[in-house]
Amino acid sequence: MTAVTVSALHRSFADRPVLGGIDFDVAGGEFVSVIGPSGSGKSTLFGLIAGLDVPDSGSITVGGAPAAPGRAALMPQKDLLFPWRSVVDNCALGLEVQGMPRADARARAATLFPAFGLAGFEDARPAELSGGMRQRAALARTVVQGRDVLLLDEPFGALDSLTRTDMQLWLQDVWMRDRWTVLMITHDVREAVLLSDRVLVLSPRPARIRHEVRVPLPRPRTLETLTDPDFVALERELVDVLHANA
Ligand SMILES: Nc1ncnc2c1ncn2[C@@H]1O[C@H](COP(=O)(O)OP(=O)(O)OP(=O)(O)O)[C@@H](O)[C@H]1O
Repeated sequence: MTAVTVSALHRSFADRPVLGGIDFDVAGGEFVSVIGPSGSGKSTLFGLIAGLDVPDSGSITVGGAPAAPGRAALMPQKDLLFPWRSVVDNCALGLEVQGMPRADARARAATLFPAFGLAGFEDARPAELSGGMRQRAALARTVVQGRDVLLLDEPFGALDSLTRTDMQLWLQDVWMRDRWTVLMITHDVREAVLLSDRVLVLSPRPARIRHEVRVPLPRPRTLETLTDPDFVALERELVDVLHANA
């Protein structure tokens, strides 16, 4: 089953062509990362798939229907937790916006807290959370919407490397349990290879897919995977392609 189809996608802003003809498919339950030079249009691509922006030409389907708000859940680059709302109220926000009564939305959001390492922090304010917990809360807010497709825009970009590795392994665990379809933007080649079934490399603007790598490494991947020769070879291949872009 194909979860996302992107065909001949073009998007310009004023006179600046940003996406210059993007084509790819994502299968249901697949984990695909998107890497590419800064400013190549990765967030623009996600905004289009999320239905928050409209392409100049080309098409996108999510779950077989044209992209539209509410079909895929987007976790933006900044966690955007509201400081005055409790953590559980922040996580319930998307459901409330969709019209779910507040008590029901809170109850639904709270069910995710144990698996997301947030049990006991339901009534805390975001400022009381560590960086990793904030990102897990932002991810919980995305997941609770119950969409089949998640768009994660650099979910771990702001974290220190130790927390980041913990979060990557944790994300793999919850993903293996729930098997959402995930598209993830990252600048971190190691993160892309560790988590993904497939990695797409964008060219500089106007972006096209210039390279694609399948990651056939067994799961669950662990810290040992990072030094596996097959892992290192894939990482090297992607670094070479990215540098050839420059
Ligand atoms: N709404 C907009 N109006 C005008 N220009 C825009 C708009 N959105 C994005 N752009 C431009 O499109 C280009 C691509 O931006 P985008 O944020 O998609 O890149 P990116 O690959 O996600 O970058 P980064 O890796 O640095 O986050 C940039 O030059 C940006 O200025």
